[in-house]
Amino acid sequence: MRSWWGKSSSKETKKKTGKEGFIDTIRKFRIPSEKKSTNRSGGTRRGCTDTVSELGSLSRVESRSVSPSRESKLVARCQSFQERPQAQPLPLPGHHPNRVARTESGIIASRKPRQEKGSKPSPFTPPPHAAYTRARPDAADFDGVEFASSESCSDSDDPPDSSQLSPLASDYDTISRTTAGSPSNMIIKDQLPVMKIHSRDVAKSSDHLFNNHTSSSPSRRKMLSSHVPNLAVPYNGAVFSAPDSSISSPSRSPLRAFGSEQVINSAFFSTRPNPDFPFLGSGHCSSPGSGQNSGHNSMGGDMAGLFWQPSRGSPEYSPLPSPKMTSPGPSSRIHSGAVTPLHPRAGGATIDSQNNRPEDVKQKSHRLPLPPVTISNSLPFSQSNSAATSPSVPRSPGRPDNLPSPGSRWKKGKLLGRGSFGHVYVGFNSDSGEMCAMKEVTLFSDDAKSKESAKQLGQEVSLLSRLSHPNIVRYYGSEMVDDKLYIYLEYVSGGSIYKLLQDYGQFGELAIRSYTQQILSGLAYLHAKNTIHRDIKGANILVDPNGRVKLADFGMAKHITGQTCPLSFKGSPYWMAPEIIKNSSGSNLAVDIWSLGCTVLEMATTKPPWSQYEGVAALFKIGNSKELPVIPDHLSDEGKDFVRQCLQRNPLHRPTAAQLLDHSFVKNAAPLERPILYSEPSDPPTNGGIGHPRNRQTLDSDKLATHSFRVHRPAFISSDVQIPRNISCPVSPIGSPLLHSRSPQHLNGRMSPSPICSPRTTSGTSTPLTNINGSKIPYHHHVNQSVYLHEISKPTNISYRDPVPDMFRAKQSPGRQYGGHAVLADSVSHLLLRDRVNFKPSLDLNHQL
Ligand SMILES: Nc1ncnc2c1ncn2[C@@H]1O[C@H](COP(=O)(O)OP(=O)(O)OP(=O)(O)O)[C@@H](O)[C@H]1O
Repeated sequence: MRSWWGKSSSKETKKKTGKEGFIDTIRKFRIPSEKKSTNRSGGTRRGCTDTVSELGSLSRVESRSVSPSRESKLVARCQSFQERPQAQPLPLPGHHPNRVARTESGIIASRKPRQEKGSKPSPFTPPPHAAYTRARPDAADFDGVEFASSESCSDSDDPPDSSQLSPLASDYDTISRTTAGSPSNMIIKDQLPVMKIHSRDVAKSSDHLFNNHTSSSPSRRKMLSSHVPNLAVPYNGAVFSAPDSSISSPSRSPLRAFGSEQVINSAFFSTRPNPDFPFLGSGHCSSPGSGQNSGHNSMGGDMAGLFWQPSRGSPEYSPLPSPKMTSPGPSSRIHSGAVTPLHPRAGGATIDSQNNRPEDVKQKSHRLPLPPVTISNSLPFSQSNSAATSPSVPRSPGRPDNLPSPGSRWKKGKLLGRGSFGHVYVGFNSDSGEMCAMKEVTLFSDDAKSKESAKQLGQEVSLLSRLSHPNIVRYYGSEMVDDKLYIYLEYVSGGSIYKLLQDYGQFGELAIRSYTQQILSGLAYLHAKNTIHRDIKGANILVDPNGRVKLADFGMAKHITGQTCPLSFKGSPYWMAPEIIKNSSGSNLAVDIWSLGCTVLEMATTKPPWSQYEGVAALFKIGNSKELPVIPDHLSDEGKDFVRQCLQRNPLHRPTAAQLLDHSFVKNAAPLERPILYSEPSDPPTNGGIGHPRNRQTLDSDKLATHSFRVHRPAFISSDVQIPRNISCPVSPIGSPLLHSRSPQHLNGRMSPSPICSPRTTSGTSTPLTNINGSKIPYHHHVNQSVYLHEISKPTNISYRDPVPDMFRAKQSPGRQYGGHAVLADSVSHLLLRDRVNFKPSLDLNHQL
């Protein structure tokens, strides 16, 4: 490891620039004059009672100083977890791996390679190799690959297509700059990986991230700057981290180390690398991704994520450490910015360090664009501010003492998950009673990964702060406290789609339709802003208890100014578009559409396509073969067609997100939200329930979000039902008691008690929708409100406003937004009247049937 690690010396100039840049960044942090708490020094670790921490620590400890042979053993051991029954705490019902969609078009042929029209036959055939047949692939393990090639579309010579550009593009100039030249950009071409490091961009990004910092403590600055960043410059496609270095990330799991050397050398490059298959470097996954509820398939190994883990139980449900948790999680998105929350100096004491923080340590908030929260800059950290003293903050047995986000009113609650960058906790404000999700990232000046993470987080924050859409997780604000960055996000309590799939199995088609429609809405909005998400997959899509879907994890997102610039090798392999793997240019936005198609299959089967292959083999399949993945039979024809549309190998043939919103698969999607307004079925609210306190509360909480949910609701096929939008129901894809009680069809006895069951569900537990005569209601007979839906699904024409916690809102624009029930009622009335008008024609379904 020293070989590539030491090569950084040849890039002294850049390194220096990077160091200075990063130090500049750190200078902008508000840094206490006191020395850092000593308990952040190496060796300190969380208590072993913290299940998640312990699990993470196990992984980290093992990964810290492993020799290549050791790595191999560790890898093998980790892989074996997949085969251990206890590693799969939850069943995965209804998977049909062998089901093949056989359609008239013949587009999908089970396991039968199909050559795409006009495409050249692939010269590459994945060679037989032990790596291909050894273990079951875990998609997540190589999820999140970021094998960056030439990065910035902004720098592309390709002239931007003005027709595709958003007028908002200028808003993203900064973002473009910050994303230009990832420090971890690595290119492995022609078997000779080359890594490009643009250290200045780290500083630039960091500066951008914290460009509003006002002061810093000289003493702290000195302390931080005294640690010269030892810029790691992997040369041979090695993991962009220092496995054996003292500054290597302790959070790296064995598979991280396994990443480039084991996979690239033995599994990939030991075979004949196809020149047409420019396997671009190894990103690095820093996160073991084994965090609880990460469910995000993030794992920590560079190329470690080469194995699809069919079921990684949520640790939330398992207080006992699972052996699997010591292995890289399914998300090892190999990206450039993995940061470890557990620096060697921290020794995993990211929380401990806060315990002994001097009370007079001041925190500094770092105002970022559009932070809806004003974080106190003067509040010293004190025990009184600690969540440990607050009974309102839930404690979990496996969690160390609740600790607040110092300096803010948010108190750190339970661990939600762990990603590449750090940990995500529930944040609770005991004053307002509101919650958020706190992403806690530890940054160290002497850690190359910290620089990278600063860049990526800056990118994520920059992007998120400019986005406002009901299907995109909202950004509230951020602050830097000592070496910890806290990013406050909308709390989406339902977890990710990945987690739901792991916990409950495949979704019914109605849920898939609704989720897909919402994902598309978010994507259409994003793409209208010339922003690519680049990591669309179940693990990065959160679901709230009302069934509302939120795109999350914008660490890979990128604003582009051109349409056909070179594509970075970023993403999660199983969801990765072929043009990325083949390093061909294409319509950048179309990569998200491909990933969406994969996500639809993931929702339908619990696994992404090609998960039957090991990671590298899957990459070959995706990149070089002409095969399309198997589409399960139980998906409707509309669903199959939708997937085929998304998975067209030629990106130019893929419809845009906006176009796909008109696809019948989602156009008639049933919203999962259900009314909670009905107390009596015979007494439908004539005014949309405005006067009902509960209505007001519900609608207020939704902020009348002009969300893009399709209003088509097959469960509401009744002419006497007036149903406002934005009503909640449980997220369960299969009917729940709440749904039953809220379903007007159930109440009036006309419909199935399970309004969101899928007629095509394979579980056999759902009841097809029926009309009053008991006949099944076909999809195309469901309420069609396309006119209205068109109107509300145009993301660019709508000023989206998702709920923002009141405290944020009050700080942001007192008395303006959402002010007063009168305004609220007016808005609601308007919306509901409009709804009713638009509902009217389609509510006559009884006449149609
Ligand atoms: N806003 C949120 N609300 C609820 N849970 C969240 C939220 N954001 C993240 N989480 C949880 O935390 C986990 C890790 O978050 P996230 O994936 O954003 O971190 P990350 O460091 O960006 O990870 P990676 O980049 O490796 O995917 C998620 O899998 C999810 O379970």
